[in-house]
Amino acid sequence: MDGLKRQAAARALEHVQDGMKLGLGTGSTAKHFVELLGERVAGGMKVIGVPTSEATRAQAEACKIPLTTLDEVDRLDLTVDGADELDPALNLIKGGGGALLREKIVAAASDRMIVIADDTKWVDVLGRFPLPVEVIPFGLAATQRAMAAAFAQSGVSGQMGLRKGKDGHVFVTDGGHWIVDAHLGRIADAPRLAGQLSLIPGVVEHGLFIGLASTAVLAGAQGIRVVERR
Ligand SMILES: O=C(CO)[C@H](O)[C@H](O)COP(=O)(O)O
Repeated sequence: MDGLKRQAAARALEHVQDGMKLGLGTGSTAKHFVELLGERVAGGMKVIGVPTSEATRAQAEACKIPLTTLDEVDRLDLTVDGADELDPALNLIKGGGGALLREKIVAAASDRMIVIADDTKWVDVLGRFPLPVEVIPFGLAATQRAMAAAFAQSGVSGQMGLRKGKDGHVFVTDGGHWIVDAHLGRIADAPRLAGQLSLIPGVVEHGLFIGLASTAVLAGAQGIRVVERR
């Protein structure tokens, strides 16, 4: 599986040109991309990156990729990031690695987003992967009740769980927030649910990326498949 992730990352690298401003994704697939990009930079390619997490920042710095922020640059040319699930409309579930807030800010500030993944992430309908929802710790129960109402209005239901880290403590995002993972099974109308969740005051951001990805690079046993958003 790691080999497939690397193949997808390598294919996405072909879209990177000298002088580009890049969003750098988070997760095990994006990690391959950052590593391969670092090799190009060492070879003389000039790019500048905005990392989507502290983990990616540390990796990019170690690879000597010049970094900037969205305060210093206006738009990015391209973001390359992984995903937990993607559907034929190239809507995504992201946030399995907990970086969904910065990932969405960076993707929204980019002219293009290429999603890189092994082909097990491709689904007909989103929702098998638990939907990460980043929340403010204050008023958690009220926020979860509002989320349950949003689920009902969007025709979905399921268990919610507060994400814990490997140490058993509540997982805290780079932004100091918590994550509720919602096990919904099948999200028939992801754009509708995305809109409903965005209305909840205690929800900082959710892991549904609607209309943000322009291209998917999927690596599988049969080779690489590139899907463009229609
Ligand atoms: O959204 C993400 C992190 O917040 C990741 O892109 C997503 O979890 C996929 O990770 P991986 O490439 O390790 O499977």
